Amino acid sequence: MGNYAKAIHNLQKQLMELILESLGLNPNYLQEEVEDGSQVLAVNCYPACPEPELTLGIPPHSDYSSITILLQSCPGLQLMDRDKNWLSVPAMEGALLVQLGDQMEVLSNGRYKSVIHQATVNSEKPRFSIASLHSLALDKKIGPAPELVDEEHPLSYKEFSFQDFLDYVSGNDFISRGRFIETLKN
Ligand SMILES: O=C(O)CCC(=O)C(=O)O
Ligand SMILES: [Fe+2]
Repeated sequence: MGNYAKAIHNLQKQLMELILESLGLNPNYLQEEVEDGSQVLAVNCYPACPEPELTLGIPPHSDYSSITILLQSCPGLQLMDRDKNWLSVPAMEGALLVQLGDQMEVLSNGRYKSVIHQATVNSEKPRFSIASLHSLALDKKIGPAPELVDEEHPLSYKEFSFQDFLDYVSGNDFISRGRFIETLKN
């Protein structure tokens, strides 16, 4: 698992450079913060369920991360499209899925959206997934890149840190309060 975490960390550095470049930013934007940022590896196990249509493995959410790199053992991950339909992501052996999270939506001033996703369960076999969530350091605040704010694209989000997100979800009623990113919109 240690080698996997390291390899994925290197991959996320390269992906972040490409994503930043695609936004017209310097690929080295926030380089140190990306290199020394936080990596949370979530290993999810969803037991087989006799009545899978009655439940979900993980309810709909978006990740707080900049990017999440995910490996799934069998189908189950679903993404919400613009029309709010759920799309199932096929499982391909060894394939890594890259999802953008809340930090990227904020950094890009809304050019890129944090993907809403959920995990279903099935009646045949347990499902495993490994989600590697990459974000800046715990206390590092991130706001829209100044280069991406202009008259046509006004500042659309308040800055936040990973710690701010943790404070938000530590309340018991956070599910009823909705997605954290909604609280950041101007
Ligand atoms: O199991 C999955 O496919 C999704 C896991 C997930 O969304 C998460 O750990 O944040
Ligand atoms: Fe997730």
